[in-house]
Amino acid sequence: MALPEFKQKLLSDCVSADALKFGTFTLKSKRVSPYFVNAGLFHKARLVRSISTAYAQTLKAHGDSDPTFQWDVLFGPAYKGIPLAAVTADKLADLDDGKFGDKSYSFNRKEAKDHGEGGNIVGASLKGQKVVIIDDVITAGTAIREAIEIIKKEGGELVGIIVAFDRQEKTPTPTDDDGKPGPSAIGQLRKQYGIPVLAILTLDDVVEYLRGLGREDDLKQLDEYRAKYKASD
Ligand SMILES: O=P(O)(O)OC[C@H]1O[C@H](OP(=O)(O)OP(=O)(O)O)[C@H](O)[C@@H]1O
Ligand SMILES: O=C(O)c1cc(=O)[nH]c(=O)[nH]1
Repeated sequence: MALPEFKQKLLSDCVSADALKFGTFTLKSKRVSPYFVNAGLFHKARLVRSISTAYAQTLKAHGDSDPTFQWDVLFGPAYKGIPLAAVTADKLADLDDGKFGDKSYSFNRKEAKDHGEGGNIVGASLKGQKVVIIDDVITAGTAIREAIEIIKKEGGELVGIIVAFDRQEKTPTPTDDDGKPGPSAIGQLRKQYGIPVLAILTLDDVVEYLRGLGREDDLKQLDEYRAKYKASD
């Protein structure tokens, strides 16, 4: 099935910016991957615009399809979540100021500040607020679970998660290269919290994109990786 044009464009922009790269990469979980999404390279203004538009439209579309999905604050975990939260809030207000103009964003400091205003949260307070986490990628779910703990500690209510990329792979464990599919971190989060976990792009999209370009070598590496670490959900 051909990819929708916006996904094709986003993928080709990410590849041109090296924000989606093929090679050999060690992940935070220590798993070795033949590709890597580096949101730190989403820095060119044009790419920032297309990424923030994609996040904003994905969030808006979910709210349009499920009116019970109500939220107050976009929370971007440090570091890479921070600019994503800010630019997506801006883009949402552009899309529909009436609906999103009073939404807020906030983020955590990785180290607590003990002078001036102090504290760990910058931006909107999370207390009593319905919070959506915005981040780049979930693999093992460690970073997201840390963010969930922060939200709980600050008195917020987690109502959703949005990421740029769903790697569609099983949660890393010490014996995870047995070739048997297992639950993904995203699937486990959906089940545990009963919340939507939205993703703009998935590994399936990347495979489709590479197929369109006839990049057989990269496809072979991705197939081997998937055979080892495929998610069951
Ligand atoms: O699901 P996980 O296995 O936790 O891995 C994915 C997370 O790891 C990376 O961030 P990192 O924690 O390195 O922080 P950074 O944003 O400061 O780069 C990445 O940006 C994801 O947020
Ligand atoms: O699992 C990770 O650490 C990870 C994967 C990925 O594709 N991009 C990233 O920034 N981190």
